[in-house]
Amino acid sequence: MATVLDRIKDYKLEEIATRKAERGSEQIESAARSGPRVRPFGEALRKASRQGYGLIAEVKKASPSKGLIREDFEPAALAKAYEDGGATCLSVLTDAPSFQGHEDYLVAARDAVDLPVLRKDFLFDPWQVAESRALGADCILIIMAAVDDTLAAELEDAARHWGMDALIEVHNQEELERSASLKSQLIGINNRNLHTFETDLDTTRRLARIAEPQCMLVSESGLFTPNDLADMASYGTRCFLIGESLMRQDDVAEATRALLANPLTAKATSL
Ligand SMILES: O=C(O)c1ccccc1NCC(=O)[C@H](O)[C@H](O)COP(=O)(O)O
Repeated sequence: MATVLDRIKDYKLEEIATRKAERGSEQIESAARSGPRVRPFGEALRKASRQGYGLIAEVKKASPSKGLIREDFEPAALAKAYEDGGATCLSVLTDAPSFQGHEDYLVAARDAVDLPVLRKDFLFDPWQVAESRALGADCILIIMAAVDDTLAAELEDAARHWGMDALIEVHNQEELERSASLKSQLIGINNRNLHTFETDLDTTRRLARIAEPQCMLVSESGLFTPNDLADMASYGTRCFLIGESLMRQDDVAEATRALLANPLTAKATSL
């Protein structure tokens, strides 16, 4: 059965072809070389999760599952609110057709803060990795459900070439096992089912048990309360990628602070 990723891949391949025709490899690589200095993404999460929780706070206007999430959408102000609230890193959606994102949002959000930034988009070509670096991204996302092993390795190599980190996203055991062939130990366990869009925290509970102990795990999607975070932390997952629940708050800084209060520190991941 086709998933939302199949539909996204179709339009992304067209988008990539158009962009590459406008800016060839030489041009995009020259822009990447002139990008701002890389901020250490994985290292920031590692440090934060030693002392409490590592939070990747997502600047997310809309989504395929929820439609419009936040009307009053100012990426720079939201980034600042996340930083003030104690977020470790930012994730900024740049995909327009499904998430109403934009590359300018990443640039504006990153310029407003000192936090490392993940470009949250659907990558199918190393050209997009150079494009991400040119925008200022410090980390890219590799979605194992969307790419084969060869492409995953190419995207990761490109990220390493540009000095960036790669967050490897998995939804099930098969994808987690495939991720072991990559070098990155930053593994995002996405709780969202790509067929139904439902989120189930059991996904993190199941996969955290069988992940390689050296991996740093990030539980993604469907996290709303301090209890959710404590629950995930009790399975050794002390980093989180959170969008919707924070984006729906009037006071984003205060909501971020409240979510991160009283971290469960008893069962640390091996880092
Ligand atoms: O958010 C969606 O509806 C979605 C649908 C299909 C593919 C990906 C999708 N989201 C990307 C994400 O991974 C989330 O934005 C991220 O994990 C934060 O999730 P949440 O806290 O539930 O907004």
